[in-house]
This record gives sequence, C-alpha cells and structure tokens, in this order.
Amino acid sequence: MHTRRPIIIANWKLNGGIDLMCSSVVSFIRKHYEAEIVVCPPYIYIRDMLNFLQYSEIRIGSQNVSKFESGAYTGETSAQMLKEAGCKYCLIGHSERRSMFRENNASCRIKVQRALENNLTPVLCIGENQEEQENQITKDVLIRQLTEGLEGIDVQQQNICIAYEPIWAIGTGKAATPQMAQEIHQFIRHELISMFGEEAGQNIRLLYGGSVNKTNAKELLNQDDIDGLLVGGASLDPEHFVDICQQATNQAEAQLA
Ligand SMILES: O=C[C@H](O)COP(=O)(O)O
Repeated sequence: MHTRRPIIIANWKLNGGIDLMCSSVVSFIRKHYEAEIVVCPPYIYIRDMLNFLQYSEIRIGSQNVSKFESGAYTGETSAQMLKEAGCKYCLIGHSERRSMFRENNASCRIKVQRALENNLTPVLCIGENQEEQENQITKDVLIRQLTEGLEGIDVQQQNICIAYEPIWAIGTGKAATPQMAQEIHQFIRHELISMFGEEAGQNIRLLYGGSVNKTNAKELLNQDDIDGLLVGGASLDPEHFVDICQQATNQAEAQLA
C-alpha cells in the first residue's frame, strides 16, 4: 500500500481576476484538507493569494517558470523569484505552452532543473494529442516526454509530480475513463521506476488532468496510480473546486484510517 498524499491542483490559466480571487479565498479558508491543495493563478495574483491564504492550508503554484535565471529576458519570471514570492509548485510544459509557446521536452528539462534548484516542486505535464491517440502511439509520446524532459535530473522521492493530460480531454468535456486513465498512469509509473528506481518511482505523485469535475473526480481518484487531479475549467467555480478538494480529502482520510 502506497502512502502518496492525494493532491489537487487548480490551474486558472488566463482566467479570473480580483473577483475570482476573492470568492476563492472565501471558499477555501477555515477548512481542513487532508489532501494537498494547490492553486495556480496568473502570476499577477500570486502574492495577493499568498497573503490572503497565509493562515490556510492552501499552497500556491505558478503556471510556468523561466528557463533563464536572470538577464535580458523581457516578460520572464525566474524560479528563484517564484520561490521568494512563496510558491511551492510550478507547472511545467502544459500542453498549451507546448503548442502555443513553442515549449518542448528540452526546454521543459531545463525548467524542471531550475525549479528543483530553487526548492520548487515541478509538475511536469505530459500527454498525447488526438491524432497520436488515434495512431496508437500514446505510449511512445509519453516515453519521449519523460525521458527527454527528465534526462539527467536527480529525481528523489516526492520532489517532482507528473501530470498526465491527454490533450483531447482538455476543455472538451470528454475526460478519459478512469480505467483508461489508470492504464496510462500505471504505464507512466513503470517508466518512472525503470528510470529512477523502485522507491522514487513508487513515491512520485501522478495527476490526471482533462475535463475533471465533481462528478468524475471520485472515481478517478480511486484508481491505484492516480494520486491527484489537475483541474482547469472546474477550478474557476470555487464551490465546485472545493467539492473536488473535499472528495480528495475523504480519500486521504480513508488511506490514513
Ligand atoms: O491544467 C488543466 C488542464 O488543462 C485541464 O483543463 P480542463 O479541466 O478545463 O479540461
């Protein structure tokens, strides 16, 4: 029986504003979560969220991080800055960044390294697109994303998370079935074990993302190799998101019992 603590991450993407920040804070505070809860708002709201949530159990993450450390890189934010601001996590290589901002496995690997050097937990996002799924090359795509994205990285227990997000499931309302997601997560875990050894591979938390909502969350979380969820659209409704967090908390409590 593993002891991986369930984790739920909200990715607001380029959504929300002061209203969402305030209503989320009101929904989150004064609640105990046995699961780990992380919110990734746009950069501009990170400090305010941290201030509002400083006495809560909610952690803050970023949606991206620069591969550069400092210098003439207009518009970039470094891992050190994110750490200083109070972030604990950062998403890396989300499919939207890969497809629209030319990120690739090589840049993801540098970003993972930068995050680890600054004690941020990277959440490396991987996943196949619809065409790749139809051509039945999902596992080849994932192997490449993992090996190239983590090559030479000193992966230890729980200092990194992997989010599997099939691109065809993102924002479409067509989530992978729990059985389908479990099969892929089990495959990812085996790959991680072969790359980093049994102990590290068993301890790395794997998240599923893609049209997660309060109706499918429980069954997804019940799968052996799904340790958490990366939630996009449903995280923009604070009550809906808190419902998902509560389901993960119930599961964490059941694990402890
Ligand atoms: O980062 C979150 C994912 O892209 C999933 O988004 P979604 O829940 O809106 O499908």
